[in-house]
Amino acid sequence: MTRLLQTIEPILWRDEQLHLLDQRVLPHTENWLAFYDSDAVAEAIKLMVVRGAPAIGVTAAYGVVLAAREAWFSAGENWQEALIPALKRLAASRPTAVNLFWAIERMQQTCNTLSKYESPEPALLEQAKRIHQEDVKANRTMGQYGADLLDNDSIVLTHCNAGALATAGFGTALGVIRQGFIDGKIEHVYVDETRPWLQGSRLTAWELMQEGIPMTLQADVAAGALMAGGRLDWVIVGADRIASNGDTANKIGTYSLAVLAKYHGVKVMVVAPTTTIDWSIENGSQIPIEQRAHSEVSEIEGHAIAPAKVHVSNPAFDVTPAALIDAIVTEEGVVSSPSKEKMQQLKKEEKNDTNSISDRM
Ligand SMILES: CSC[C@H]1O[C@H](OP(=O)(O)O)[C@H](O)[C@@H]1O
Repeated sequence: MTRLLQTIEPILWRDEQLHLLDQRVLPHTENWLAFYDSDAVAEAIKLMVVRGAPAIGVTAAYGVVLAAREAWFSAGENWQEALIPALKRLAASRPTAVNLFWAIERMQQTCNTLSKYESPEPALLEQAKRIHQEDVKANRTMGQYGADLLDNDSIVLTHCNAGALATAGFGTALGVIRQGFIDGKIEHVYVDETRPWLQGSRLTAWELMQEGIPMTLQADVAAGALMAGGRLDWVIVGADRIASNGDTANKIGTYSLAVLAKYHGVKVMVVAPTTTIDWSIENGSQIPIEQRAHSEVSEIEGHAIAPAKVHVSNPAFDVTPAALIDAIVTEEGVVSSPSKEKMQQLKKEEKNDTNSISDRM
């Protein structure tokens, strides 16, 4: 049973470099890539070498460490000004996961406390490692909070990958499923393949099978029939950005699942650290939705499956209204039937800037 507590960690800082497990080639190849250049880290986030809102935030924090090293070597006491362009390039890597912007802003706040006459790297590395450790701690806390909501013999469905691979370890939605399994509450997990990037079939299936958690992989379009024909207790998913009223952006297809769940009396649980909440936006309509490459839909592993020059739409996320969510689980506690008023219980401190955090980058 201890195996379940030693989960995958896709992000490592070692030998003064950032090491990322390349999630583009999982599950058949486990390949680690080393990064000592912040622009290469920004590209790795954009290309989804690393993905998942919390993992993107932790990775960006280490990207700031590398950018500060570069700025100190190139500009000396002017490192803080020299750092800004690299921070903007990190912030431009992907638009939806607010953890990216939260992490960069927190690292910037650390920069503001540092002397211009000394290398910023040691202090910034300490802050990045703190962000890294805080994420794993939060995931284990949320895992227990979410597992406590499950009845015995629960049958659950998850979409995309909100596992150890989407975080610094243990996972958010999969953290609840892991802890639920440890607590003997999980009878079975259905895993959506999650087209077009296939995070479910390639990443979530890999994580759950490694730990012997009983699961079945299915096509995304099978979810409705599953709910209609069998017993399903919970849809459990992660999040990329949660508005202050509880509206939640998550992988495309989550909204469809929530509508089906409401129709079939299945409960919906969103699991995300409070760093995923964007207090600067009122509702989900203000969340920027990433549009990704058309080839992700029209090709599979580089092989065209659609006619040449076909017109494609490829939004990477959709927004689930708070009214369709039964519980938002965070490390600060659980909000049942979320609303603007109920979400306030999670607010740690007043946010000074009224502009959306991602607009400030
Ligand atoms: C724990 S957050 C995981 C979240 O991120 C995924 O998106 P992507 O794989 O494109 O980064 C998906 O929305 C997951 O729910």
